[in-house]
Amino acid sequence: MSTSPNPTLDLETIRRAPKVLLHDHLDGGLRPRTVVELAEATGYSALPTTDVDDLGRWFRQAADSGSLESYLETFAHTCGVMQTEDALVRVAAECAEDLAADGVVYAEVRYAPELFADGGLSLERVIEAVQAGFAEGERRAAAAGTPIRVGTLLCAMRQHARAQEIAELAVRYRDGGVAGFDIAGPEAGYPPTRNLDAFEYLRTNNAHFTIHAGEAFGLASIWEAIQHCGAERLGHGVRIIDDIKVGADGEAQLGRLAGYVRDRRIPLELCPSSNVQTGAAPSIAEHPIGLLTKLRFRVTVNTDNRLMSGCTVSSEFAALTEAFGYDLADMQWFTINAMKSAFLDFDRRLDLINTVIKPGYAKLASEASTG
Ligand SMILES: O=c1[nH]cnc2c1ncn2[C@@H]1O[C@H](CO)[C@@H](O)[C@H]1O
Ligand SMILES: [Zn+2]
Repeated sequence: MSTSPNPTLDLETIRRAPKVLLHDHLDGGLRPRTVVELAEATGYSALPTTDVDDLGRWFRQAADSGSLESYLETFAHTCGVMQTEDALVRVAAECAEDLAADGVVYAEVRYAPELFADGGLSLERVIEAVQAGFAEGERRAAAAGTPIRVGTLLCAMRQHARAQEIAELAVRYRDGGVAGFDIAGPEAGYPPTRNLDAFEYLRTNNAHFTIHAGEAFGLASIWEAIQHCGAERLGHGVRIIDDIKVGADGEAQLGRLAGYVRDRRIPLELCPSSNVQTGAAPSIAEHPIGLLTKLRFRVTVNTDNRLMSGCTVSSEFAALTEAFGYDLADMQWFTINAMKSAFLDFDRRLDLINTVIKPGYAKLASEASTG
């Protein structure tokens, strides 16, 4: 890590820098205005308010709950307005547009198809509507001069028992834009090993998957996700910090699990603001990302839920820059970490690193040095 302060790393520079996003929930990233308009169009009457600004504030405050379970309650309203194909197309298209406008060049956006089937849509129609929306959003972003590529991850909800079915859909649609699989939802009481069959099915089919683990629950869930289930990446994984001891001399000692995660370069999909809201970290400045980055874990920076946290990828980087003094070189490191960890063909990952990410950072660095 470079230690020199970099006064040029303001929000605008961060926004222009190419970024890669691996952990972002489709139903956690709607524009507040879209929630209001879709509620009206679809007859959803349970919103806490229909004033756009108040609603944005409501989501952020309600998610500021200190517990994952209460944080997750806010999704009833976003899922409530996402029960028609038109709504899904619109939300996905706007998601791609918003990420592209924020400087994201590659994203994997996740959602649980089963949560959008309450209005009678089949899971297949849900998936096809979301893919159509992303294709439309990619077209609009390219036309606006901010090209982005978006893959999707299908989540199964831990508290439901549909993981096998969702895993089969992830494999079936893998040539149709679905990049992988995940399990989400409440962590305590729902260990990832409840879904061993689904993970075995995915591995047998050479399919990619990540698992939300080590967010609300500790090391045991990380260990199960990696060693029993075979997760390639960890959704959050922030509690790996519990297996690292820092001595009085400042020297860090890694336990066996932390050592394994670092040695095997298992990507951590860290989401700082979300962790502060659910109580998994006390503040951004005290977030384990500082130490994990110093120790060279495969750290990536993510939003989790842009609506509930009122954040963007750029604002997350700005907060980290302020807390830890990161500069452009550090941002490029996080971005290449994420690109290397994407569920995308190797040649495409390499191409984005060499033709988009590195030249993008080189341009910003040369602008900074020539003033
Ligand atoms: O940080 C998180 N941890 C666990 N589950 C989450 C998190 N954020 C969102 N979801 C859950 O994932 C579902 C599919 O997108 C969301 O509906 C929400 O219930
Ligand atoms: Zn998440």
